[in-house]
This record gives sequence, structure tokens and C-alpha cells, in this order.
Amino acid sequence: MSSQAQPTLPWFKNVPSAPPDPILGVTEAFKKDSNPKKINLGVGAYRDDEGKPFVLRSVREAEQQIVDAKLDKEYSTITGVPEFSPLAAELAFGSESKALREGRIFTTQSISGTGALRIGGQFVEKFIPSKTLFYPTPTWANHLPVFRNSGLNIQPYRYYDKTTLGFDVQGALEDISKMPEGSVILLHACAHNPTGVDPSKDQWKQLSSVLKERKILPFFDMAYQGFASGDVDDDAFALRYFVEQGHNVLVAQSFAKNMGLYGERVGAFSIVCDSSEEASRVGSQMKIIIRPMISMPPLHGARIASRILSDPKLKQSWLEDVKMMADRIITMRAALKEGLKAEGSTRDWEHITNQIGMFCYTGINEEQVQKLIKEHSVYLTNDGRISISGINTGNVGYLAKALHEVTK
Ligand SMILES: Cc1ncc(COP(=O)(O)O)c(C=O)c1O
Repeated sequence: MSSQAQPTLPWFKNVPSAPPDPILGVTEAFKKDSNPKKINLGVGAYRDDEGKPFVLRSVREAEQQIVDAKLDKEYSTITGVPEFSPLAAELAFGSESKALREGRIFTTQSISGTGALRIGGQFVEKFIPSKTLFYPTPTWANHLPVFRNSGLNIQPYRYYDKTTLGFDVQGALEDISKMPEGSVILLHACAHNPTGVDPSKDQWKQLSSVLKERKILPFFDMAYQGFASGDVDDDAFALRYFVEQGHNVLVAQSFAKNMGLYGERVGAFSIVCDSSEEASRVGSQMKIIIRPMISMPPLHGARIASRILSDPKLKQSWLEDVKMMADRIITMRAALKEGLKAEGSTRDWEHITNQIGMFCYTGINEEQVQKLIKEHSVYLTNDGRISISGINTGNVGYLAKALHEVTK
């Protein structure tokens, strides 16, 4: 110990205040606003047409079954939910998946999508020598600290073209051509957050072939399976195609949005290997990554998801609700675009309905965002991203008016 050591008491006097989280900070500001017309377009948790949290019928029913079966007896004996990982893997990779049948995929329960990304990041840090992960620009704000805190060197690649408001395929391919062999690339499996812009099927095929040639390892973040098209299998196209093409991939899955289980933190992390023996080795390492982080995953939410995925009736009801939620988002996108037209806006708002999924990149600048917040009590992130889940038939007219006011 140095003799120059600072006095230790009081212990925390040098701890500075941290800046608010860019997304959760929006909700904090929203809560403080007393305007009855205020709208929260920050967080992407699904809301019904009255702006209330939505509990899926399948979730209610599965929860009742769990209570009736008195599964609480197992609370002190089980480590994680044994049937959950195979069911999650089947949802992601498809029941027809050859890799799955061959036992080449290791899957483990995780603390929702974020926890899956984090343990995946840690695995990359430990076993992929380059320790470098390329992320699309822009990407979900939390990706950066998740991977940085996993000890990775993170680098951007071009994804969104602000002039075409679409996927910058040329920019992405050019950047991929310069990625060092052995790097990892983060891909949003569907419903890219925040842009709502996904590659087309042909562009996915092109990406698959280029990434394979360049020897880049794909890490899929699948936080919105079902929210892009309303169909969970269609939304898994890119991931399943890559696996069919022989890629080894890492996958983070979240059930927060598509089952409305945000608070239960239900997720899974998978690695597609070359053999079942390799999957078993990889799995043994994942276990020792997870143990000191969370020891073991929680039961309740994963039990709900397992029941839904294994009971044909519950699964059908769930798939219908996924479709309903995705359709409501499409309807609200159209209503917002129509509302802006009705206000007399002459701006091009076509991208509102061209984009897919929970989020819409409005294309408005930071000054306009601040005006929306301060003058209209409409809350959103600084980059102009709005969560469609915060829009409903009751507030879409007010929102269109406010958006027109700040952009005319
Ligand atoms: C792109 C993306 N990935 C991952 C997540 C993680 O979500 P969760 O940890 O709530 O499952 C989110 C949530 O907003 C997201 O938008």
C-alpha cells in the first residue's frame, strides 16, 4: 500500500452521478410530466389500444396451470427449467433443423435477451482470439455497454442509409470486406432496433455468403421474433438460412416482447457447433461462465414459456396473439402516416409504413425531438426513434399534430 493512499472515509464521497440511461431516462422524464395528453414513445414494451400493459391469454392460462400443478414444491430443488432450452431452440432454429437433430446446438436459459447477449459476449471474450465484435450503426443503445463490459473491442459497420432511409447494403458489404478474419458480427435477426429496416431475403443470402468467405462469426440478436411479419417462422428466416449454409452462429433470444414477459426476464442463448461433441465442450464452458454471474436462472417465467411452447392449444393462442400484436403495430403505423397527411404535412412519411417492427425511425433531428418533448409532452429518444407500441387510436391524432407542428 502506498503511503500516499487517500483517506477512505467517507467511502463514497468521490462517486459521481452517472448520466441517465438513454432509453429508460425517457420514461423517468415522462413520469414527471403532469400533462394529461403526454405520450411515452420511449420503451418498446407492447401496450394495448388503451395504452395498458397487455397480458397474453396464453400467459394467463399457463400461469394458472402452474399454480394448479403446485409446481412451487420444486422451488428449492430445481436449477433452471429443464424443458425450456430445447423448446426455445426449436422456436429459433425450427423443428426441421438438421443441426438441432444432430445435437450440434448448445442452448441455455438466460436472463432475457440482455443476459443472453452478455454471456455470449463473455464466451467470445474467452474463446475467440480477436475479441472483436462489429455492430451495425445505429444499433440498440445497450449493445455497446453489454459487449464492452464483456471485455470486447467493439467496432461499427454501416447499416442504415439516412438518405434512402433503408438498408445500406453497399456500405455494409464494403465494411465487411475490411473486417479482419476471425471477427464477430452482430446481426439483428429481424425487426432491427432502432431503424425498423431489415435486409431483404436476397440481401441476407448475400450477407451469408460474404461473411462465410470472409470467415466472420455471426452473432444473431433475436429480440423480436414474430414482431416483424407476425409469423415466428418467417422472422427466423435469416438465422435458419445461415445455419443451413453451414455457419457456426451465436444466438441471443428474448421472450420479453413476443410473450409480453418483459419483467420475468425469459431468454435463451445458443451456439451452433460442428458436432454434438463440440456442443458438449462449448456447453461445459458456458456453464462456468454463467455460474459466477447468476448461479442459476429463475424458474417462473421460463415455466410459462415452456408450457406455451409445448401445449398445442396454448401455442396456437400465443401465435394468434403475436400476429395480433404485429398487426396492431402495422395499423398504428398507417394511422400515424394518415394523421400526418390529414394535418397537411408535405413531408415524405412513406418510411413510417415501409419500416417494420416495434420501432420507427422518424428522421427528425434532435432539436425537433426536444420540441416534441418540451412543447407537446411527447417523449422519445434523442435519435428520433419512436416506439409504435406507445401509439393507440386515442392518441395518434394528437401525436400526428405534434409531429407536424415540429416538422412543418
Ligand atoms: C435489439 C434488442 N436486443 C435485445 C434486447 C433485450 O431485451 P430483454 O433483455 O428485455 O429481453 C432488446 C430490448 O429492448 C432489444 O431491443
